[in-house]
Amino acid sequence: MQDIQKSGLSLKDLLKRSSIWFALSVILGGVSAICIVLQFITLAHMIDNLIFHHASLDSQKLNFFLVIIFFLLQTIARLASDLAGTKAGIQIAASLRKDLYARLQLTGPISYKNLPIGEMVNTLTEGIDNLIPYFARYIPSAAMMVILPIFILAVVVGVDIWSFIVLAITGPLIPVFMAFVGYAAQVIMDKQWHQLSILSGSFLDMLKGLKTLRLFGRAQDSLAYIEKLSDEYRKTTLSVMKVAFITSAVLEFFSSLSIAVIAVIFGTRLLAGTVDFRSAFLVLLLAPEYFMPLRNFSASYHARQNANAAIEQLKKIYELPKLISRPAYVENTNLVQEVKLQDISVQSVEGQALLQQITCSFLRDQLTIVIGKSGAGKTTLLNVLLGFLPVSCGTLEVFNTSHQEIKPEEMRLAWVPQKALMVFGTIKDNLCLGYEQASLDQIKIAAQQAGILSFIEQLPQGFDTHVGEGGKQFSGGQLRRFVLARALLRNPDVLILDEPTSGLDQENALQIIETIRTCKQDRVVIVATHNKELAAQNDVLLEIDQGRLVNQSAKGEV
Ligand SMILES: Nc1ncnc2c1ncn2[C@@H]1O[C@H](COP(=O)(O)OP(=O)(O)OP(=O)(O)O)[C@@H](O)[C@H]1O
Repeated sequence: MQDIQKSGLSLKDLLKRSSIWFALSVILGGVSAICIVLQFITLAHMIDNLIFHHASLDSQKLNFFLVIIFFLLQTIARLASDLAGTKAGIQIAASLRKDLYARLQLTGPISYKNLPIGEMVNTLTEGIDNLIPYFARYIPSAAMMVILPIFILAVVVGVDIWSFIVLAITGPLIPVFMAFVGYAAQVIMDKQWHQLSILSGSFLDMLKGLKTLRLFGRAQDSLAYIEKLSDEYRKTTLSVMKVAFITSAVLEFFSSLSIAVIAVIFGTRLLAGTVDFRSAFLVLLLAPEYFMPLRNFSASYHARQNANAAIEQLKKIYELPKLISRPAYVENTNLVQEVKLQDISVQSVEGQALLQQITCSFLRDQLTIVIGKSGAGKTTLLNVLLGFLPVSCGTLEVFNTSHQEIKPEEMRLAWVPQKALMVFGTIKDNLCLGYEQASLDQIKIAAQQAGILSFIEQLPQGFDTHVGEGGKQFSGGQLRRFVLARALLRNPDVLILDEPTSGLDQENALQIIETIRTCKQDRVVIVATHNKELAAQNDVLLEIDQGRLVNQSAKGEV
């Protein structure tokens, strides 16, 4: 397991996101450490004066107040240190989450398709939450583990050399022991994380495929499988807890043993009269405090392991390739004259060739139709044009109407995908997704062109109808027309459509074909289709076979 410090998401970078709260947490921890030691020195002094030097209660008033003040100060400082640490942890987690969402957007829908969805959801939710205790508890307790024991040792060395030796020898045993236990625990925690990812992924798949499972009478089998996964996860969780219990028992044993050894040494020396009460009492008060940060550190050690497991998952998202980011609607775009692909090849993550040496041009005022058998590579080609897929070699060049080269992200693109995406909101919200400022008249024209206006107007709430989750209440054909209207409303320079007529009846398909034929004016229109009537409308016909461009013709015959 790679350490959190060595990963691309370095500890230093993450700490910087909340450096002020961190510094505050460590400083306040240090203040509380000083107050504890001062409190015990004053207490030992006061009790020794009262019992062994027969001092009056009145003469110890100042010491008494000091003890109370140091006690209050150390309690407040410790509380404030915890709060600052937690604040730092939460702040880092929030900024990391924001970063990861931005990263996923930059990556585009194709690259993260290869990451199991259950694992990704886990990473973005529990994975990031697992980092909070690491920053809130582990790091501050690691700092305290250095500050407080050294401070106590410095005080004890001036009081009693034997106690100093016992504390100096037994203290480091605890972190050394934890390192051994931690190594074994990390393996179990990685296993637990892996099982949780499989469990959530399988559960999600089962929910999505429930209709099919029920139809084939396999819902019960699927439930049994989920039950088996849950049971394995439960067992691993119990193992993790077992390790945690054993660890804390051994920790208690070590620290209690060390305190007992010191107590015995002082007891015998007190009886022999070779040590005074004040020193003995002070060392016995300080000994548990000496072990406390070591115990806290060791107890929060599992936070480090959880964080390590999470960071491995986070790295997978960070390592996804970055693609171009597009601006929202821009009023005055460079009008696109030509989109040119030169020797484009694309490989899958596994190294399989998806497209090979594609060279072609897509021109303004022309309808380019891409045909080919199912699985030939048509959608892959459209994904390259959309900037969703990184190319392994070749270039994508875009020229404006003044024949100057412009950046691909400067094209105003619109896309009608095979699977229509509807976002939570009204029909109007969905249509205006690519052009928020659209007027109702513009929306109606786009809906009319996409052949969906009369359907929308018949709905009781018209354009204000809520689409529900993923637009489930609409048919596949209706969704497709919503998405086409959305694309047309954006008034794109380049319009890309993937199977725009699939799922439509003959009448609607013909209307969409007519819309596509007429909307090519002043823009580049590219359509992948199996529909012969639509393909026959081509100005340029491209045929793809097994990832290669096998035929390219003007007004090609289908
Ligand atoms: N991201 C990816 N990783 C691995 N393989 C991929 C990826 N995208 C596409 N493929 C594979 O590339 C091939 C072409 O897929 P593509 O979706 O481009 O076909 P298509 O011509 O659009 O087919 P259809 O007409 O059925 O939609 C398929 O074998 C597909 O499994």
